[in-house]
Parts: sequence; structure tokens; C-alpha cells
Amino acid sequence: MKDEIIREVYQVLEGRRDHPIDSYTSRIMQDDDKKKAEDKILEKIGEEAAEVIIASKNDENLVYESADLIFHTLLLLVYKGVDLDELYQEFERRRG
Ligand SMILES: N=c1c2ncn([C@@H]3O[C@H](COP(=O)(O)OP(=O)(O)OP(=O)(O)O)[C@@H](O)[C@H]3O)c2ncn1[C@@H]1O[C@H](COP(=O)(O)O)[C@@H](O)[C@H]1O
Repeated sequence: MKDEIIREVYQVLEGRRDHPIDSYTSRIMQDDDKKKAEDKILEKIGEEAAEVIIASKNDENLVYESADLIFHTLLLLVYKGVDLDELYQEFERRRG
């Protein structure tokens, strides 16, 4: 089990943002002729939040859908240029 998996994924996403390739995450972080990148990511966060609610009520796929929601929230932070350590520092701050 790699505790640093979140940081590893975050760094990959920063690469996808700065050096786009033909992939899901590069594509969603690029504005297209129909929708701004931010709106596409926010739409996915809404969808994934709904899927977490359904997974919880059905007691199935909760880990899978939670990972989708957390992933898309991390994708938003990457897209907005937030450093992962800012998020970690906020959780540390909440520990009091
Ligand atoms: N962790 C993820 C990850 N989690 C979810 N997703 C994508 O998020 C999308 C979720 O959309 P959907 O919910 O429609 O897809 P779904 O979950 O299969 O279907 P449902 O939830 O609708 O049932 C899918 O296309 C998933 O592939 C992810 N895409 C990428 N990553 C990581 O990001 C890296 C870079 O990804 P790419 O740039 O796409 O190679 C990957 O190597 C992974 O480490």
C-alpha cells in the first residue's frame, strides 16, 4: 500500500495539465468549443457526488464511487493551480 499514491496521482495530473496528451484528464482540463474546462470538471464532481449518494444508499460500490468523487475534486484543485500541500496543511490545521 503506497501512502503517497495521492501525491503520485496529483503529480501525474499536473503533468497532464501542463503537457497535455490524448487522455481523459488532459481533455477535461482543456476548454473546448462546447464547454469551459472548469465547468466540465464541476459537472463531473456533481455527477460523482450523486453516485456516492446512490452507492451509499444501495450499500454497493461506495469505495469505487468515493474514489471517483475524490479524484475529480483533486482534478479541480490541479486545474485551479492549488498545490497538494495546501490541502494537506488544511487537514493538519483541522487536527488542532
Ligand atoms: N484515478 C483516476 C481516475 N478515476 C476516475 N477516472 C476517470 O473518470 C471518469 C469517470 O467518468 P464516469 O463516471 O463516466 O466513468 P465510470 O466511473 O467508468 O462510469 P460511471 O461512474 O458512470 O458508472 C472515467 O473516464 C475514469 O477513467 C480517472 N482517470 C484517471 N485517474 C488517474 O489519473 C491518471 C491520468 O489519467 P489519464 O490522463 O486519463 O491517463 C491515471 O493514470 C490514474 O492514475
